[in-house]
Amino acid sequence: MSENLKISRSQVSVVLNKLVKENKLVRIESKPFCFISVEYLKEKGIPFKDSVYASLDDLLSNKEKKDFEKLVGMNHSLAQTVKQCKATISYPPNGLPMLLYGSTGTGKSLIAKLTYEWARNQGVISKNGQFVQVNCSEYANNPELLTANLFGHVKGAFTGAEKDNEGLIALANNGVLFLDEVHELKAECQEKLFLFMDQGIYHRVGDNEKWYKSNVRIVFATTEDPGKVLLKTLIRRIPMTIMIPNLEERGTQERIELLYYLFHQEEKRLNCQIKMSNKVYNVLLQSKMPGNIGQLKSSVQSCCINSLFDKMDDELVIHLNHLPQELLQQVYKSKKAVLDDDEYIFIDDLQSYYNGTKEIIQLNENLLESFRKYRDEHMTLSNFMKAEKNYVQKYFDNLIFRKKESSQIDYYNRGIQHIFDLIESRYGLKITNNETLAIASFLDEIHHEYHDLRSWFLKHEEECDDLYQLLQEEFFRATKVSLEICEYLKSYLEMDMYSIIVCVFIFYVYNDKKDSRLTQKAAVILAHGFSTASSIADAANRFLGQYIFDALDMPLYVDTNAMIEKLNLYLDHIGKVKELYLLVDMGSLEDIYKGLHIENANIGIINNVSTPIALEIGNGIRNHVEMEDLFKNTIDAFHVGLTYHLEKNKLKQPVILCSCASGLGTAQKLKLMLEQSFPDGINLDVKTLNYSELIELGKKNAVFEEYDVLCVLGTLDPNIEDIPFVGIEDLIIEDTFSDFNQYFKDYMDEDQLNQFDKNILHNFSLSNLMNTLIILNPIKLLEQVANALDVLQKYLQIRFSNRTCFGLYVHICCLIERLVVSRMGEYKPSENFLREHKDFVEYVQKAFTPVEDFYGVEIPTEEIIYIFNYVKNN
Ligand SMILES: Nc1ncnc2c1ncn2[C@@H]1O[C@H](COP(=O)(O)OP(=O)(O)OP(=O)(O)O)[C@@H](O)[C@H]1O
Repeated sequence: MSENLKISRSQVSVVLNKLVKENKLVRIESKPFCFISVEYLKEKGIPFKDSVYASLDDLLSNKEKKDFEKLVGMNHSLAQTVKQCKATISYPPNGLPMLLYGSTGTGKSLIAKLTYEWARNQGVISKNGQFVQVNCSEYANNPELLTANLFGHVKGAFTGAEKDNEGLIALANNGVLFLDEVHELKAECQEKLFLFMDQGIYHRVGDNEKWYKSNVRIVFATTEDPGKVLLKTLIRRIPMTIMIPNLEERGTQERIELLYYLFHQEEKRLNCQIKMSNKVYNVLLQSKMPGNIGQLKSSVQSCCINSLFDKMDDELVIHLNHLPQELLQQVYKSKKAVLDDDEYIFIDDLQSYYNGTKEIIQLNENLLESFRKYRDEHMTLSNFMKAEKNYVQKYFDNLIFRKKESSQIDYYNRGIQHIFDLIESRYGLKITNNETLAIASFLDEIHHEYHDLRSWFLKHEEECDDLYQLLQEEFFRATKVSLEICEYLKSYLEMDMYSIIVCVFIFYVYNDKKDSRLTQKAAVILAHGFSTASSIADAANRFLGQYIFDALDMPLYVDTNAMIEKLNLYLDHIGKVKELYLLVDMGSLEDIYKGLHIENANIGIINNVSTPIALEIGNGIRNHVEMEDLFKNTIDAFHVGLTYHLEKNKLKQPVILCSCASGLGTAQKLKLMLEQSFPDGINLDVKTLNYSELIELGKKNAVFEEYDVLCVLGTLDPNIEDIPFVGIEDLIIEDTFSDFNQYFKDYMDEDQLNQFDKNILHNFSLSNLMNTLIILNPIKLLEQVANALDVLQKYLQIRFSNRTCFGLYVHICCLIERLVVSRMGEYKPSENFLREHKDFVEYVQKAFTPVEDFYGVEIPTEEIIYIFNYVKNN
């Protein structure tokens, strides 16, 4: 609507809500809000009482919120509380006594009242049963009066008892008696209460003859630790103690919902719309409130009262100066800037804040979304991992950024410090203090959003499990570490670790750089004894500061076959590796090797493993020492009793695959050009493949079985899973050339890569010229032009990009041939250009003099202008 009217959303909101106040519209608060004209409802004969309804269904059934529906948090932080209250009050036959225990202002009285309303609405207690509330602290100095008020008294029982009084217990017959601040109940009164709780009978004060009966359900409440302040005999009679959480523990979203609820009450009461400055909103949202919801409520009311004096029209605008003193003081103490801002939040808009998808759910949604793309083959594994890692990293960064202060987070933080110390010593995985804080906040989010998280998980369980399965298969190490973290967290925090949470940790722990190196190499220690292998691996990983070794502990008396079986199981788990280092304590190395199910990998096995040997090998792995050298060095260093067995023949040879949609001929030319471009001493294999075959059979083509295909080079991307594609044009564009370069990093050093780059450019230009030049020898001409351009670059003191070089090579070579053939030279020199770019013209002429002399031509000024423009766009 705001778009159509070309006015802001908040202006529209003001007008619509004004019409609601004037009883011209009814507001439906489902998302998005909608407004229905009162006239229309009347015309259609739809009955309605209120001006605001939670949903259309509520309007049509004319439904008001009843009992627990009025409790903010009933489906979240208070879900368990509500469940316990319902079960206790309705426990057959007459309910059970219950004790609500929580700090001041947490909502104990409200919950007691709503429990009563619920029981009445459900028919658990009869319609005539009343809710009778007694605050015991009001009688702290006069316990006799409390006893008399509770149990009733007869006329003349004490001074001032001018007539009989039946007492509150009688009044609460068939209903609920709520005894607030029960720790103030004095011993004499308690005795009488015990008898009543046990047998349902009592005497009125002043009459010890007559017994009275009443059928009452009792709800107690206290702010003090029941174990410390209540008599054991009383505690024994209360089978259910229900903890009510502090405001701090209810999560941000619920606090926003409370703010909406409390302000909305004031809007109704004052019959006007309320908005508050962003600063006020933040103070109300973040300030410490020892008085909990009670304090939040009184703060909201104070704000409204204070701002009433400044009210100009139908709107109440709340600024920092309207806040109650104690909150303002917190703002000043925090030493942050306290200027108010002019961004406002309308109370109605708060709903979208707490109704919006919670961040942790959004994160999970994003993770599954990318997983689906990967599963439906719209994404490669590495891009999928990048995307997932990015989501998780952003989420955690955000948690650190929004760092909340809460005792719960402190508690988690302290606990997990210890867990991550353990993880560091086992896997060499370093987690910084900031990161543990983010993880603590993450656990806090899980705790607060537990109910939503749980229902989300149950809805997506199968997909989450599939995602987990994939990660377990592809990223064995990250999974192993994450599983261990989750195991510790589970036993420490008694939290359910759903598979999606394990996945979040896997993405968090997964380090593409470290893991890609590690996934290429696996190192495992296998030894007999309860934890011999684990101890050696732990010690070596710790000293090396990196997770290098896995460990397989074997029972003392098992033979080589059992060892092999366990190893194969492990190998199935770790997925593809290019090098496997096996450190064993005993057994025939030949036999072990023969039994292994592993293909396409170099395998090295060494015996008599000990911590120093593991350190030596681990250090070599870390520093990329070649496998054979590493084993030789280790034997040299340790001499005694060490032997090794090496199998190198199973490694696939690397190859570059040329395949062009334009035909095999182009692919063959490409192959030749590539081979000619390799610097001296580099003999990488280049193969060609028919494009249609490549598309049709994909990964099933024999070439993938036989070779390790580094990339496909061609004209059109055949989209082969996990195999990168490089387009021909990328070879001559400097930016993308570096992408191509990366596939050769393991085979060429930096100088060779630079040479390769130059050769590619030269050979591509040449191949283009071969097809274009008719008379001149392209090889010779290109060499001369390339030299001239080198000289020109020196004169100009700039370096041309590959693309500029390529363009100029081709253009100038063709120009020279044109000049040679036509020998026209009829160009008109441009005087202006000659004047303004005297230097440039001179440089070109000087650089190209050898070429001009050789072919007997003169490059015309117009062409120099062309070169000038070309270089200008370099
Ligand atoms: N979950 C909630 N949703 C809506 N309003 C709430 C909620 N919890 C508390 N309130 C409101 O906050 C105020 C304080 O709550 P209440 O008096 O029930 O707390 P209490 O724990 O009984 O406090 P005290 O121990 O000081 O008596 C009340 O006005 C109550 O209506």
